[in-house]
Amino acid sequence: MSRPRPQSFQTNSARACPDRPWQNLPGAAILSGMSEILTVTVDSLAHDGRGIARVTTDGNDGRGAAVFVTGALPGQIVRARVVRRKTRLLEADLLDVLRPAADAVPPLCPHQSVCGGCPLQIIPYPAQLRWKENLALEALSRIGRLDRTLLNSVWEAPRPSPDHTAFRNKMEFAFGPGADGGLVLGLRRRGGAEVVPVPDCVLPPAGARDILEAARSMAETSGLPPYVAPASRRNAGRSKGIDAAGAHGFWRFLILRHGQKGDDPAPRWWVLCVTSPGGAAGRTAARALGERLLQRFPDLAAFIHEERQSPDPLAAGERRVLCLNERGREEAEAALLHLPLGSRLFGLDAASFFQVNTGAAQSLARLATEMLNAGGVEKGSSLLDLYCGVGAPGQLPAPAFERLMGLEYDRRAVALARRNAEQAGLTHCRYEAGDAAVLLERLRRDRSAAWDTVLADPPRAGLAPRVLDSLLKLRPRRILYISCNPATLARDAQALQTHYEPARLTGVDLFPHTPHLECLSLWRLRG
Ligand SMILES: C[S@@+](CC[C@H](N)C(=O)[O-])C[C@H]1O[C@@H](n2cnc3c(N)ncnc32)[C@H](O)[C@@H]1O
Repeated sequence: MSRPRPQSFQTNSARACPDRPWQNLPGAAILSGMSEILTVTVDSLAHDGRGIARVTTDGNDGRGAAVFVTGALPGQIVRARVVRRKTRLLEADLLDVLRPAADAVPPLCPHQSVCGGCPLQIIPYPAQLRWKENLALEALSRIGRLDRTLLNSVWEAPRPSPDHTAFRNKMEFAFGPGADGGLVLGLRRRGGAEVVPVPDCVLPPAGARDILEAARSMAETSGLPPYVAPASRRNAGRSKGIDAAGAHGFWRFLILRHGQKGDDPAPRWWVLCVTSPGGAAGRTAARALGERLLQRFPDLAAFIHEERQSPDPLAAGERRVLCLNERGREEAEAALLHLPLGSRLFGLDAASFFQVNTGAAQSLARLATEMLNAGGVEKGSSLLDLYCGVGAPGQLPAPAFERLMGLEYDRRAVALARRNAEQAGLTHCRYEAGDAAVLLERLRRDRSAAWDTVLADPPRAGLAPRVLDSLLKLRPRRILYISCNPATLARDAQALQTHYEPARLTGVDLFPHTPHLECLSLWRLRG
């Protein structure tokens, strides 16, 4: 028989702080209905960065319910409006902070209260890291069903990010409609889809601000509208160029990458502009933007224009239409930048994946190499690098292996992985372009080559079910699974445990001020 749904809730502020004045604020006691205002003490953090508070029911249930409050953080007492009610769970938006957390620190960024980019910024950095560690451990034990004692015996404290500001070599800014009918270029508002300007964002290196402001005002003079996603179109009525039928709009993203041109150590910028397909007028406007930016900023190495038809909010083009070099001439090769990893420089395309935190990526690469090379690699060993990108970090431990095969979807990245291997003299590394599931299944059926070690570094969604299935059939002796999402790592860990046991587990903080933690897990075949 299903339990009766709790009809009303009592906030925990009344229980936790009996001598505090805020317990008497309206909404602090008995609550019901959808537009409730709660006063709650936030006591933990959700994997998506929301604060979690507990409220007790005043009915028979007595076990209480969790309230997920967007914009709130552990240790705060907040007023929040309930926006969604689910079974034993409420979702709420922060209205105001009545009492800050005792250990709160001033934000590094002036946009912290509005921008969705860095929700943890007012938590001291060591405490941020502890929260993230807890979230990863909880996912591995709850979703991954890893025994707590075993988990504690293999878990190592996460490595901190060496830098807390100006650490990102890539920023994805979105265009949106401004209140005055113009263009905004910035990041998404906390808990919403609206784009807010963030000129003093502390994540990119110095110089981003000027490029952003120039790009915004130059794009605005085109008269073309910003792209507005279907769900938020009804809120964009005031923006010029968005017609009643909900035309998609043109300007979508401006992606800044910061790296080196070849081995010249002077840092340069690459601008990748993603728009909707806009016909001849759109292409002319995007080219004009590129030419003007390149004239204005001598440290800009290239401007790339790509078009995206799909309404998915992914900051990536589907079709490249233009690549201008620093002199404003068309040159496809100008999209190539270099970033350091280990003692190497890796070449990548302005649109290719590469770890965004340059300093912390070094810790990640060092750990991955150490885990793969631990105890000496047996002669004749082979390394399968799944989701290999441009060959990083797989090429760093590669010299210890007799063969390496990298599989990657992005054809441009595969061409660059080959080139990176060639430039490092790694003649035993091969790369194939395509879906990892299809290519891995083919490799598994090919009995002429055995693979004893696998490095898997999938996107946030984790290993595709077919990849996991093939891996379990392939049965390599060791699997190093690198993951940017502890929840999907935990899901896959549960399946891996049928044949593997964890040997080492840890994290590297690639994303300070966010709840995300990059995890490394080394698995050994049982028996
Ligand atoms: C987290 S990144 C890791 C890349 C690389 N190992 C690195 O650290 O730079 C995941 C990579 O998987 C690739 N990818 C995504 N889906 C894929 C698929 N179905 N098959 C093969 N590669 C895929 C992406 O293009 C991306 O390069």
